[in-house]
Amino acid sequence: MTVEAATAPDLKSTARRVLRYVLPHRLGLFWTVLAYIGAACTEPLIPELLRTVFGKGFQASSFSVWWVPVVLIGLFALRGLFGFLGQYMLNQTLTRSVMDMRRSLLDALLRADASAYTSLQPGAAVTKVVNDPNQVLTLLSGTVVSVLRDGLPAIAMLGYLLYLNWQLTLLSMITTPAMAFVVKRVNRRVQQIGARNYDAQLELVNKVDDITRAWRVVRSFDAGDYERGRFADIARKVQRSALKVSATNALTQPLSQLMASVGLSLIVSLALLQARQTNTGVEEFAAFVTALLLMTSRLRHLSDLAQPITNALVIARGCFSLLDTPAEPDRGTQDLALARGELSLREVKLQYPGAERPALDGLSMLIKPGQTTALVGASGAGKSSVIHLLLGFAQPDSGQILLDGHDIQDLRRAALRRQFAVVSQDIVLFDASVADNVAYAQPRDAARLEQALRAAHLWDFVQTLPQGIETPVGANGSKLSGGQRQRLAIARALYKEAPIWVFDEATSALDTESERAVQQALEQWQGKKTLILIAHRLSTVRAADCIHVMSNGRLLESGSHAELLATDGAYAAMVRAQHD
Ligand SMILES: Nc1ncnc2c1ncn2[C@@H]1O[C@H](COP(=O)(O)OP(=O)(O)OP(=O)(O)O)[C@@H](O)[C@H]1O
Repeated sequence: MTVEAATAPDLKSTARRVLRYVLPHRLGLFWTVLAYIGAACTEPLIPELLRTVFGKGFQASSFSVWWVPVVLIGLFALRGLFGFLGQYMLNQTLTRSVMDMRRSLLDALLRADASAYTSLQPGAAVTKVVNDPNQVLTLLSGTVVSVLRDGLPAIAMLGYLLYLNWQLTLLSMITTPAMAFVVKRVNRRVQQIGARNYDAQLELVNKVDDITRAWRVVRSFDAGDYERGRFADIARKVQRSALKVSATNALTQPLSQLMASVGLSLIVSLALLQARQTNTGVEEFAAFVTALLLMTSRLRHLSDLAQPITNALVIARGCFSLLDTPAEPDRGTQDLALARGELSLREVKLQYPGAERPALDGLSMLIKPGQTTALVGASGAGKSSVIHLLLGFAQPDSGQILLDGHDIQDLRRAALRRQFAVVSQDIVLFDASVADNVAYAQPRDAARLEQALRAAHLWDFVQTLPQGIETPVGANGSKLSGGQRQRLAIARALYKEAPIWVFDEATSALDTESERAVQQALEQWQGKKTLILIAHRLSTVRAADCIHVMSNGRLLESGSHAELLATDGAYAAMVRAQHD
């Protein structure tokens, strides 16, 4: 199958999808069309005015000369008013459609399966949700305006031409099929290059996204020139495809104009011949040629519309690909109010797609409710993978995970995740105030906020900030130190009323004093919360009720610090290694 053959129906279905967002606002479209019909109706009145002026205007006894400017200005004012109303209504309709489209794209993003985030760059997501819908509908609105502004008057003018001289009018259509052929050929090419252009543009967005996120790395490696070079390579690709698109388009205009001129000159000559033979008045000829010229200029604008439509659909197809991202499966049906927090993994196997060996290889372990359980082991042992599975971000290939005796597969995702408050290795903060970050997506409670911030050993620091808890923390907490960001994430987890807390390397950036303060503060919840600690610094997990030692996705040994030291196994070796 050729590329053209593959893309044509594809674009049709894309067009249908775009329409689905516009149709709910069809009332606005109806008023738009009506306004433009009003404007179009004024169009044939111009040659008609000319006909009257040529026909009767030269006789002194006919109408007053002053009527001409009055009627002419009146006509243009009326046309302007209708045009304004049409444009206004159309913009209102399209702004609403853009918002609807953005809403469903954001919805798709919020529902997307975890695997989607491994390939989707934040910049591309922003482009698809924020910019693309706007661009699609702006391009299409330009087209709709042209169709209404040029198409309707062209139809009106066609009717008038048929009324004046139907034989000649029909003859004037002979170049239309040739024009349609040119437009179709050009359109196919625009489709192909347009798709390449869209992908190249996304690449450019992703590059900027990378440079912005990693700006410190870029500077510290003095990689400005390197990044400029890589950016320029992609920019050149974009430029090349953009140039190809515009060159293809630039070719349409002269070609269709040439064809139009052939038709036009033929018709004018024929009209002149006919006028001589039949001795028709100059006014008829003037009206016919004026109307024909006006119609041709309108039609010429219409032939330029194929490109924006194709471009819009190519972009829409790109942003709909986000809509088609598979949603996270949620097959669970059971709800769970507040769990006790007992977690049991039975022979769990997990192999990530494309990975050579399983991350978890028949892992079994028990995490008792109300206790502090630590997961330790070398990097890559599978500790974070356990947490991903517990939260349902990945599904085990085999084995079972139970929460308070319920298979977590049977629990609704929301019900499962409600039970956990997680501080992960990579801290993510929102570009909002301290308070909004702590009470994220939950009702604000001043007393709970203070308790969480105090427990995270952050309260005193927050008091020194210019706006206290209302101080913005910057993009991803960029105005805070590494330790402060970590403590803010801890406060957020503590604020959430979840029975299970997971701290994955949550205190790695804290100084010993802050870490001890956080640990002491956590003691007030002892027995009430199930705490899962992941830490490389073994001093952090000494006090845990149970320490699970993992290696290569399996459980090596379990017990308290003292028990494991007494066993003198892998844990004891790790402790010795850290003391050396
Ligand atoms: N999304 C992924 N795709 C493929 N492989 C992955 C993915 N995430 C983790 N892995 C692999 O799974 C294994 C276990 O990773 P995991 O993050 O669970 O280890 P960890 O014990 O938490 O390590 P660390 O202490 O360094 O955080 C590693 O070999 C890792 O390379």
